[in-house]
Amino acid sequence: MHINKPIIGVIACTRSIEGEAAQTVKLRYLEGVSRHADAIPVLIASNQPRENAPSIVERLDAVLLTGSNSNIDPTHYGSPEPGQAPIDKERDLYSIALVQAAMAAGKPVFGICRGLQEINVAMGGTLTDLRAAGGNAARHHAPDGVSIDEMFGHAHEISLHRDTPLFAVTGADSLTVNSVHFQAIDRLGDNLKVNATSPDGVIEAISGINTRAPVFAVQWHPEWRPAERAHDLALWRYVGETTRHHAPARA
Ligand SMILES: N[C@@H](CCC(=O)NCCCC(=O)O)C(=O)O
Repeated sequence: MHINKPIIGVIACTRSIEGEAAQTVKLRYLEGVSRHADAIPVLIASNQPRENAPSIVERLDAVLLTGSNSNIDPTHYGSPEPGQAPIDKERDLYSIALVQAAMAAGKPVFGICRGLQEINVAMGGTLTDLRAAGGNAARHHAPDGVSIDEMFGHAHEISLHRDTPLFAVTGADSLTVNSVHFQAIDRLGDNLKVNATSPDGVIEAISGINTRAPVFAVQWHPEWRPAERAHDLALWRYVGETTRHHAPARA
C-alpha cells in the first residue's frame, strides 16, 4: 500500500557506540515525527559533505534539527569564547548547511533545543552560555547527576507573544515547559521573530519572518512524553500539518 505521508529529515549526531563513532538520533525525536506529526522520519547523517545538503533537502518535505547534549562551537557565531564540551563538529557544520539549503528550497525547518540554537546561528544570530558570569543556568538545566526523569522534569514558565505561530497553535499566554540547556540565544538571527520568553528573558521559541516556508523552533523538548502535555501534542500536529501543506502533490 502506498503511504502518502510527508517525509521529514531528522539530523543525526556523532556519538560513540561500542567504542566506535556512530551517527544516531534518539528514538523520542523519531517517534514525535512518526506518532504525533503523522509523518515519515528519515535520518540525515551529519558526517557527510556539506555540498550534499541541497540534494538531500530536495528529496524531503521538511527538516527537523533535534536536541543534543553537545554544544555549538562559538566559532560558528564569531565568539572568542572557548567551546564547552561535548562539541559535535560534524553536526555544527551540517545543521547550518541544512538550514540554508532548506530555506533556499522553500522547505519547512523545525528545531528543538539545540536545533533552535542552530537555526539562530545559521540565520546570523549568536548564542550565550548561561553558565558564564551573570547567567542563570540553574533555571534552565537540572543539576548534574540527576536521573533523566529529573533532568526533563526541570521546568519553568514561559510567556508567549501574541501574533506568533506558537500562540496560534497553543492559544496560551503562558506555558510550563521542560528545560535542558546551557546555551541560549543572545542576538536573534535575521528574519526571525521571538514567540516566547522565560521570566529571566531567555528566548524560548522563534519563527521565521518572510521565509519561503515556515521556520519554527522551541528551546524545550516537546518530544519528551508529549502525551502528558496538550501544548506539546499541538506542536507536533503543527509540524505535521505544516509539512503536509507545503509538500508537493505526489501521485
Ligand atoms: N547542549 C546544548 C543544547 C541542549 C540540548 O539540546 N539539550 C538536549 C539534551 C538531551 C537530548 O539529547 O535530547 C545546550 O546545553 O544548550
